[in-house]
Amino acid sequence: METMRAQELHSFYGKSPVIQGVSFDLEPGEFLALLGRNGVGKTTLLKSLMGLTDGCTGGLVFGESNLLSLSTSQRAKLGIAYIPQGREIIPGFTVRENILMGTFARVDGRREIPEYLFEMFPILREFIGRKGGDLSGGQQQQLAIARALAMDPKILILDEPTEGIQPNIVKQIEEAIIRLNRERGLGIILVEQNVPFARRACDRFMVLDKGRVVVSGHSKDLTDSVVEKHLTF
Ligand SMILES: Nc1ncnc2c1ncn2[C@@H]1O[C@H](COP(=O)(O)OP(=O)(O)OP(=O)(O)O)[C@@H](O)[C@H]1O
Repeated sequence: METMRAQELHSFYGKSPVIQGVSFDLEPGEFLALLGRNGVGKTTLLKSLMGLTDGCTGGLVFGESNLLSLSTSQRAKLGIAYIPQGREIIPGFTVRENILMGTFARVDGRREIPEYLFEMFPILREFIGRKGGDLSGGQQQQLAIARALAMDPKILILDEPTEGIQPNIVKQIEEAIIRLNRERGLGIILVEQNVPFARRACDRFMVLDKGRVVVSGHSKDLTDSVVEKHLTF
């Protein structure tokens, strides 16, 4: 099992450095929550891990692999799955086709859908033949998570997975993320606005401000005063 290690990571759109020297370790099976006010660079940091910004300097390794020298799809094949904000499923593909797309990043060539995905999100079994675009927002997010899991990743990177989703599905998605971490041993990097959920779910957290880490620690260190100082508006 591999550790992901970022060292003094800088990341750019054009010439502007949005991420300005971020370092962290994600041990195998660890849950890291990434917090911060709007516009501080959380999404940009996640994109940097996948090679989706204009450029990145510093160090970023996963086990023995230097991620900065690899393309996005090569990173995915190492077992790093990314679920962007806004759940980009393919609306004209069925639920089955959307999930199967995830299997194309599998290195073992298997193209079947793991059964546990349907146990986690039973609605996807029920709607297996429906077009992704006909699902509700929350169901589409479940589909996006299922598609990422179909590649059998080691790390799941999620960008505000419950934003704008109906409350009854939020709970299911939160529980699924916790179970993936605790029962299936997936490493998780989660951008989250919901502090109580982050506290409950994460092993460690980092708060970003203007592209830098301003506080980090274990979940118990995510105190009300940290929230007050760095996360309230
Ligand atoms: N594609 C882009 N090109 C240029 N600048 C960008 C791009 N995307 C984001 N930025 C800028 O980078 C900074 C960080 O944005 P980012 O989306 O990473 O923040 P965030 O913390 O994820 O915010 P939010 O919580 O609003 O999603 C902002 O100043 C934003 O304007």
